[in-house]
Amino acid sequence: MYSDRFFNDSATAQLVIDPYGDQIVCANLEACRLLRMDMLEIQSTRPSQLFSPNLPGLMVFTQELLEKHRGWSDLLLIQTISGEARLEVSARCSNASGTTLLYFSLLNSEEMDQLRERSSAERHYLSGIGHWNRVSQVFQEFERENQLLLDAAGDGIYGVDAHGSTTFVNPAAERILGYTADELAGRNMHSMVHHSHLDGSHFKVDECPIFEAFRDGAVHQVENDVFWSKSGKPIDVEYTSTPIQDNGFTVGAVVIFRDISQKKADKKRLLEALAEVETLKNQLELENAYLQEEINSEFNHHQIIGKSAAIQHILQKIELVAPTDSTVLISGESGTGKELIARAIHEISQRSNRSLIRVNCAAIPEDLFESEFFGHTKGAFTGATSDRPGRFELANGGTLFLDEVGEIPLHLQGKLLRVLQEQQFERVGESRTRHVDVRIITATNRNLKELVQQGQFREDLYFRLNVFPIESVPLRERRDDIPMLTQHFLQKSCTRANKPGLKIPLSELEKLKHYLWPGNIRELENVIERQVILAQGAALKFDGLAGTESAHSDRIAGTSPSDILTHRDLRQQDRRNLLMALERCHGKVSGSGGAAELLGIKPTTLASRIKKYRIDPRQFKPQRL
Ligand SMILES: Nc1ncnc2c1ncn2[C@@H]1O[C@H](COP(=O)(O)OP(=O)(O)OP(=O)(O)O)[C@@H](O)[C@H]1O
Repeated sequence: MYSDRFFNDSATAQLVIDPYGDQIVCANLEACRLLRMDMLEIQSTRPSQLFSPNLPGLMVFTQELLEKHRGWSDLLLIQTISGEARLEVSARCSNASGTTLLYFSLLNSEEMDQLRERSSAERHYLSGIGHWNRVSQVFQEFERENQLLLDAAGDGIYGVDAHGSTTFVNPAAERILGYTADELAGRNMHSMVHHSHLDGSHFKVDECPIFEAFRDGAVHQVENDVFWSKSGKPIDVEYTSTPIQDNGFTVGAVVIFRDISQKKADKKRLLEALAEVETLKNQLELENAYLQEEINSEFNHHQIIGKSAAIQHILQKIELVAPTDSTVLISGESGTGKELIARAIHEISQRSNRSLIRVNCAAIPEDLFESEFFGHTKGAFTGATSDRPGRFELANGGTLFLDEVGEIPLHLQGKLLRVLQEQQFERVGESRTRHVDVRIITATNRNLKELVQQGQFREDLYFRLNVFPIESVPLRERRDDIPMLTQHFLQKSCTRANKPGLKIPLSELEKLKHYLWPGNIRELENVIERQVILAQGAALKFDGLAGTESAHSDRIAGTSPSDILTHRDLRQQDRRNLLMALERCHGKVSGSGGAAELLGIKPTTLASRIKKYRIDPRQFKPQRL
């Protein structure tokens, strides 16, 4: 009885099937509900009919039951009035008293799926309640354990739960935001302090990095954002949002933020200052480039420094004559830059890719002139141990610069004239005529015209050389150039002596401007170089120079630096100066402690001037007793 009731009232649909008779022997009430048939209908339906949508499945399953006595399938389908339904069937096979019966327990798969889903939702719901309890515990513990730390922290700190509701706020956060902890507790922090961007546009919560931490479980750091204070003022902040995990769940986040208004203002000021520095730097660079260009273009033609009218005139002449192949005669006192002019002409001429060969005619012993100019063959004279080309050959295709051309011995001047006219010559000791293509530039500090008159220089050669004359002006006649030249030589000497930053005060520059500079630019260069070497402090002094000037003034009656001197005066002054120098150096002309060094001129130049003024240096040598 009890078992009948149990069968009938069972919560699972039950069918008893005779597989061989293809009959449903009996069914319980739940089976009627499931199959939507009454008992009679069920019993009058054959199993093969009932499970007809998947008859092969029924046959396989039956076979399995007959063999293994137990089985489970979720493949069987039944035909109900509302259509097909899939079943989960667990079944047993019984062979009692020679009768084989199959006991089917049926579950509707669709219903089962729904039940499982509901159960999972309930489980989730239950676990959610447990979870929430744990969340509040975490925050309570956090708050308890870290209360001291939070109170002491200078940075604002607040906690939010997974819904964004504030769980705690430290005093610094209260101070920065202007809200009390009570005003914020339980309120949605985003809508309280993070609702808008700086431009006032709405800050969507799902774009908020603090809430992003809930989604990806990662720490989010934001360096430039705004929170809104209670008074409605935006506060520049940087913050870190750190998710809080509990048993693998993100239960909220802790946000540590800092008011960076001051920092931002400082940064802004710094950037403005940097921008100003950048502007000034660019401006300086431009100015520098401009000045550099100026120096290069206007005052530094081929290293010729100066802006005086005299120099400009010389530069014009250089530009004019350089592209031609004309012979140039540069005249002027020693140290005025004659060689520099010659080099400039060569450099801008079409011959600049070939050499400029310089010959100092004052330095060649008389008997070697011919060989120096034209070369010699081996054995041509004593000491000619090998064939040697002369300067004309070396300069072939380029420029030959004959410095101190007035010193060429008279008997050689004819040979020189021939080369200039015919561009051909013979080496000493050789009859073969050689052809050359040489441009001639000559320089002299002597008055060639006078030499011609005195019969010391061939007139025809003079005319040949003087095709294009350039006068190199003494420094005292272009004092405007002194500051620029001084600056140029100061820089050069400072670099060479490795003494950067030396200066020449204006008062000292005045001394330089008023000195007569008998040694011209070379003397200026030497004087500056000497003072740079001797300098103790940062400022250069030229007291010795002033002494020299007064020494001149004492000896030349009635002159002062601004007075105009005649050529004769100057020659006299130059001669006296030479005498004084030779006296001071006890007649020593060259080398260390010699008069050439003292005067800042080349020993060869001094030698030629001594010759010119007919001075005998030996008279200054100490007398031996
Ligand atoms: N205008 C100038 N700008 C810069 N440096 C110059 C200028 N003129 C001359 N100098 C320098 O002065 C020194 C003497 O110049 P340079 O040798 O050309 O003179 P010079 O007239 O040929 O002398 P010398 O007749 O004694 O041979 C050199 O170091 C040269 O670079």
